[in-house]
Amino acid sequence: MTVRLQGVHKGFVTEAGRIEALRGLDLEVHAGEIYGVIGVSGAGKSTLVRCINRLERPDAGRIEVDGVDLATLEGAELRRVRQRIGMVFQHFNLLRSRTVAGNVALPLEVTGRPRREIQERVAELLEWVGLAGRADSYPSQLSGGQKQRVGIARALANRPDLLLCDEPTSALDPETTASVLDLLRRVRDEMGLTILIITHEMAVVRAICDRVAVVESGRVVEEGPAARMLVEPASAAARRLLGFAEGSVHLPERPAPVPGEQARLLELRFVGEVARQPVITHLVRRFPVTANILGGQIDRLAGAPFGVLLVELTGGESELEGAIAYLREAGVAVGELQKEVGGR
Ligand SMILES: Nc1ncnc2c1ncn2[C@@H]1O[C@H](COP(=O)(O)OP(=O)(O)OP(=O)(O)O)[C@@H](O)[C@H]1O
Repeated sequence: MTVRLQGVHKGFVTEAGRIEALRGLDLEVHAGEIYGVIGVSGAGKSTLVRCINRLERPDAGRIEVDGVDLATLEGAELRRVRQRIGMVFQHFNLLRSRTVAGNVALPLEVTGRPRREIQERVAELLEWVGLAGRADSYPSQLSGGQKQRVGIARALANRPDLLLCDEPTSALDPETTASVLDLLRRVRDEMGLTILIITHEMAVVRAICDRVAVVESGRVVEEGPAARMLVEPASAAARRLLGFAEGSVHLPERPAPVPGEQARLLELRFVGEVARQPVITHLVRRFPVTANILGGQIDRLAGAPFGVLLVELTGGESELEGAIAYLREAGVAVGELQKEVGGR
């Protein structure tokens, strides 16, 4: 299912006055894609999701799913489209009085499926999310990760084409997050759903998103492939959200460079093949500079290695320029940071 938002506006009237939650938001999600929407609290992410499933009606703009403008639909037509959209919530939203099976059955009961069919579908879904043995448990007897698996099974019950996930792993620990993200990836790979996922976690973007939009004050301020965004975000909002060092970093006091030399503090980001290569080793062999690695991590991004290194390069000015140009040519994104020496 494709989703396309054009010029969407949504405001709310509050005691303190009118709040414009969405101010001309544009977005395009392709079929079969896992699309991340990131933004700080209050940016308008939840309102965006609520407009896509028409829990809210936008004040202006178009919201097209598979080319049909949702804003114009009413009654049975709107219900039909909404059935093709599943929702996964941060706090799972399970009914405490119902068993696991009862929770997954709920949307099937609402759409009036026959009892036999409901039983079969629920069993199939619980098997699929790895909870076949827990059908008769109650939500209070499950871990957070298990509750979210029930939430995902429930969202899939009516065989939707689109899954909207609002901070699906924010209430989970890192290990459980990874397994829930694996499950969402399987939902896309094996069932072919399109997934729109709201998150403020870089781990989510890194693990499963194909493309990402950064939302700020009700608008998309940057959009593009997750791999590019994680290496070279263009906007200040994306840099903040994706955990880039802010302008300057505190470092312990160290000897000053010798006269004629300078020290430059660099943040290096690399994705794919270049992350496997000993770029820094090559650099110090080729250029008369020293490299002091101050921190970093090598991770994986959608299966490819992804690294961030904080490095101090010391040497003569032109040698440093040459070394930085060499890094850029090798496919490394180079950001320069200011040093604040001494204690905080
Ligand atoms: N029903 C409502 N009534 C009044 N104001 C609202 C309503 N829903 C959202 N808002 C306001 O709209 C703005 C955007 O809210 P929204 O919940 O969409 O942001 P968000 O990015 O999802 O933030 P969070 O991550 O905190 O949920 C906020 O200023 C919020 O207070």
